[in-house]
Amino acid sequence: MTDNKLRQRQGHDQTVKKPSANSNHKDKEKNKGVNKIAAVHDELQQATSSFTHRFWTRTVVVLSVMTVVFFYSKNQPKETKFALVKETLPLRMQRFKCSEEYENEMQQFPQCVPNKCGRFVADKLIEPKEVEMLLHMAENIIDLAGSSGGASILDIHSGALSYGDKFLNVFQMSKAMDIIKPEHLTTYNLVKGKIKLAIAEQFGIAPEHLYLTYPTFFSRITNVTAKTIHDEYWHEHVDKETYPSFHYTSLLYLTTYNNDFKGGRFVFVDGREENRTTSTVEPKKGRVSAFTSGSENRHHVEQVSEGTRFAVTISFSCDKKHSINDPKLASLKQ
Ligand SMILES: O=C(O)CCC(=O)C(=O)O
Ligand SMILES: [Fe+2]
Repeated sequence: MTDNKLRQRQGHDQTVKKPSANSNHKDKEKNKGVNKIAAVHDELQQATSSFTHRFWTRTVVVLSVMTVVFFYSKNQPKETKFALVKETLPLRMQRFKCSEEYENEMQQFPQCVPNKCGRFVADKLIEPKEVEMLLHMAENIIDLAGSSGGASILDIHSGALSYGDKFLNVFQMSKAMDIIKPEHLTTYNLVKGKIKLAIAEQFGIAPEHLYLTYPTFFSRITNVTAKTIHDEYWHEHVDKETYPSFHYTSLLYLTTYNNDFKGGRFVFVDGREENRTTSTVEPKKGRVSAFTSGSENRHHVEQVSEGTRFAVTISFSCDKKHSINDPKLASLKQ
């Protein structure tokens, strides 16, 4: 018998050999060990699968939140603040390219049409006592009449004063004529003059080529529901589209956002659709905001939710044929 065959025989003999008590105990121990390993293995497998489950659940939740935030922020207009109430700005100016609608007029009014457009805010141009004088006059006169909706105007050039859903002629109201004093008009003309000079300086044009134009008016805005289209001041618009004679628009604020009224901020809208961004001016007593009137300065006013907002819109044209005269007490007392 070869060695190999002999070993096979011996091996076979071993397997058929009856187990002794000692080897039985050893087997039990071995089985226990195997069972323990299997239990640890099971535990490990369970832990791994619950870790994997948690990992994927969290990943899905995080990704969903990120997707929602991404699309939400993508659809939200980016909002910047051009002038806050808490700021006192001697001058904040932003210049940019003009829109195309000026091109024809460039030839017609070369000394006045802007070649660089923009917007600025100036908080120190008008004196507080000048603001108080104009506010006092506007409040008292508009109180005599006023729109039945939320927006009333007083134009002391044409005489138009909102009344219900129509307009009255302020020149024919003796009570209004008693309110307007020479110093009101002196202040009004002085204020307009300062604003005109600031516009001329900032846009690099000679002031004598700039003409006050229609409509130039006081406005009073409250949260009363609009009754006619004249009360709907909040629509996004381009001043030059509403009034083609406009080249420069300015606003003098007579009351302060969050102090005298809530809502009512002025909002420039830059870019369209997904590129839309906004730049907000918070009205503040004595603050002048001025800008070129084309589509480079599309804007709207937020709806006033509380209180009363007073402002003066002062408009300028490069075209002399659209100029209006300063109001004079003599003409008012017709
Ligand atoms: O009152 C304002 O702030 C702006 C009003 C306006 O957009 C306008 O008169 O064209
Ligand atoms: Fe406007």
